Amino acid sequence: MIIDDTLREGLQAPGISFTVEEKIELAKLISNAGVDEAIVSHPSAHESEVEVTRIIVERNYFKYVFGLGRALKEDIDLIASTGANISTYIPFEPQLVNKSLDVIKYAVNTYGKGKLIIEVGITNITAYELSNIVKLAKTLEELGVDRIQLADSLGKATPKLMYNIVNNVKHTVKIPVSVHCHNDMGAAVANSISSVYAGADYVDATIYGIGERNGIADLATIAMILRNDSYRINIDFEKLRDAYNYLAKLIIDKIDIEFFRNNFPVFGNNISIQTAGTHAAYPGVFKEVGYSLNVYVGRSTLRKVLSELGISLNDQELLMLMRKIKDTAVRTGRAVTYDQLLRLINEIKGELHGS
Ligand SMILES: CC(=O)SCCNC(=O)CCNC(=O)[C@H](O)C(C)(C)COP(=O)(O)OP(=O)(O)OC[C@H]1O[C@@H](n2cnc3c(N)ncnc32)[C@H](O)[C@@H]1OP(=O)(O)O
Ligand SMILES: CC(C)C(=O)C(=O)O
Repeated sequence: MIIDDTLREGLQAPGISFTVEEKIELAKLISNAGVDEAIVSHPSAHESEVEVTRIIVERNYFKYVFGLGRALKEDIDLIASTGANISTYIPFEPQLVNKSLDVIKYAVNTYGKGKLIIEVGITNITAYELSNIVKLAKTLEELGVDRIQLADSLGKATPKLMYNIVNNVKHTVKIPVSVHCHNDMGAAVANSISSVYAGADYVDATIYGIGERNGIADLATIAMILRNDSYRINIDFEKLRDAYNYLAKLIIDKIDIEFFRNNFPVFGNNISIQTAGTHAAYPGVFKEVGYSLNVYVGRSTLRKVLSELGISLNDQELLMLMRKIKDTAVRTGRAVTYDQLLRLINEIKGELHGS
C-alpha cells in the first residue's frame, strides 16, 4: 500500500543530489525495512538513472520497481529497457493531454497487459473540474492502464477535497488508484490518509517526506497512522530508522541541518525552490522562485536561471550546460551552486571558442 518515492521525488528536494552508490544504499535500507514497492528514478534525465534502475531491479530489493518518465515514447522505451515497471504522467499543459493519451496507448500495447505494470499520473489535479478528472480516469482505464495516480502536484488540495476526488474516481473505475500529495500547506499526510479512507489503494511517500519544494507525505508517519488504523503495514520501524539516519546524514553533510527548518510547510524557504525540469513553468503558490540544479535539471529551468543572471547562451551551449550540470551533480553527489554554474559556462565557452 505504501510506495517509496525517495529516490525519485526525494531527488527533487532543494539542494539534494545523490551519487549512484548513495541511491543504491538508500534503496537497500528502505527495502530492508519491508517497503515492497519503490519509484527509483527518472531514466530519461541521465544515464546514471538508467544504471541505478537496472541495479535495483537486478538486486530484487523490491517486489515492484518503477521508473518514472514523461508521456513520450522514448521515455517509456527507456524505462522498459531497465526491466522496471512504468510510471508516466500526463503533463500540466492541457493542450498536451491528447498527445500523451496516444503514448499511453503505446505503453499499454507494447509493455502492459500483464507484462509490466503501467501506472499513469493525472498531475496537478486541483487544476481540473472533478468531472474531468473522473472522465480522464475512465479513459485511462479503457486504454488498459493498470493503475491511476492522482497527484496534488502543487500541494493545494485539502483532506476534504482529496477524499471527494478519490471517492468519485473509485466509484467510477475498478483499477487501483494511488495518490501523491505535496506538502506546501502541511496537508500531505492528512491528504494521503483521507485518500485511503476514500478507497485509495496506494500512497506515495518518502523518507522525511523530502521532495520537490518541501516534499510529499512522510513514509514513517503514513505507516504508523495506517497501522494504528489496522491496515496491514509490514514495516519494521527499527530498520526504517536506519534509512532515516542515513538520509539525515546525507542531508546534513550535503546541505545543512537548516534543511529541516526550511522544509516546513507555509513559512519554509523550500516551498519556493524548484528542481524538476519538466514543470519549470509551475512554481507552486509563490511567484518568486529559486532553483536547485541537479540531475533533474532541464532547459526550461536553465533559461530562467540564465535570464536572471543576465547571461545568454545559444542552443548548443545550453545543451552542453545541461549535460555538465547533470554530470557534475551525479559525480559529486551535490547540487550545483551558482558559482559552479558560472565556472561551467566559462568551461563551455573555452571548449567551443577557445577563450
Ligand atoms: C510533477 C512532477 O514532479 S513530474 C516529475 C518531473 N521530473 C523531472 O522533470 C525530472 C527529470 N527531468 C529532466 O531531467 C529534464 O526535464 C529532461 C531531460 C527530461 C527534459 O529536459 P528538456 O528537454 O531540456 O526539457 P524541459 O526540462 O525544459 O521540459 C519541458 C519539456 O517537457 C515536456 N513535458 C513536460 N511534461 C511532460 C509529460 N508528462 N509528457 C510529455 N512531455 C512533457 C514539455 O512539453 C516540454 O517539451 P518541449 O521542450 O518539447 O516543448
Ligand atoms: C510524477 C508526479 C506524480 C509528481 O511527482 C507530481 O505530480 O507531483
